[in-house]
Amino acid sequence: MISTKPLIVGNWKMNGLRSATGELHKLINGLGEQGSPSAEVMICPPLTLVMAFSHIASESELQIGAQDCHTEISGAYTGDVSAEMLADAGASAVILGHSERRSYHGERDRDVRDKARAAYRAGLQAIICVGETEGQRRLGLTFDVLRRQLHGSVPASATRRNTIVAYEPVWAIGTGKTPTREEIGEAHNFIAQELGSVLGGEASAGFRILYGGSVTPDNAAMVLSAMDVHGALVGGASLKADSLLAIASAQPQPQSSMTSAQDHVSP
Ligand SMILES: O=C(CO)COP(=O)(O)O
Repeated sequence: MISTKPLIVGNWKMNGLRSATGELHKLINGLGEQGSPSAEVMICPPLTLVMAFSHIASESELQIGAQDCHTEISGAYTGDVSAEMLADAGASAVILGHSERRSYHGERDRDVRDKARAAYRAGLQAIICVGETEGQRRLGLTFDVLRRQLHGSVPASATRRNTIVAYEPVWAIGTGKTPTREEIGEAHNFIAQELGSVLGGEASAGFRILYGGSVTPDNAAMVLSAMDVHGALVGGASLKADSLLAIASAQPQPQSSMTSAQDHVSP
């Protein structure tokens, strides 16, 4: 199915006990009340909630994803979870290469790429995160970093059906700081072009590129109206149904320099 709607993904990170199920019901009801919601919505809860949330969301439009996976199908990897297990638990996508995984778990670009291949093998969409640190931006290295991460992390077999790219400047995550609309647009346009060089022009057309980093109901319309932005990856503001619903119903502000909406493929 082809969709031109933005995709709003809530990354709950390491937050949420079973008692958070109430927020999930609120979210599903809120989306239902919107009739035809203006965005697609996905929640990526901690692993302990993936199966329960998938079950609850199964009759709704809400999609459920996970936050990481191992590269192997099964084996002696204590504490790890395979992409097949996530799919078995009802997930349809998995976030990979988040900056918190890259910095706290030492994940390298090639690890992210191998995990993305594992996600494809299990039939999951990979949401591959890239983004520069504050220091790298200050040194003018943003595009170099994005180029290196895209070439290293995105498998050659990536397609617009199995992969979503998320631009998350590390300095904007959880800080309340966001780039300007122009800076977001520049980075997204660069990513769109660079995917052409990673995958070839034809294969890279129509890729969804999400923006992440301090997205709130107050700035969502600005973020969603930046060039080549096809949705948002939301951390803190996704934990409350009301604020995620407000982000999902934000109307992009019109601007003359906006690119026309491309066709995007739903999972
Ligand atoms: O890391 C993020 C989403 O993956 C962004 O987190 P915040 O929205 O809390 O800044």
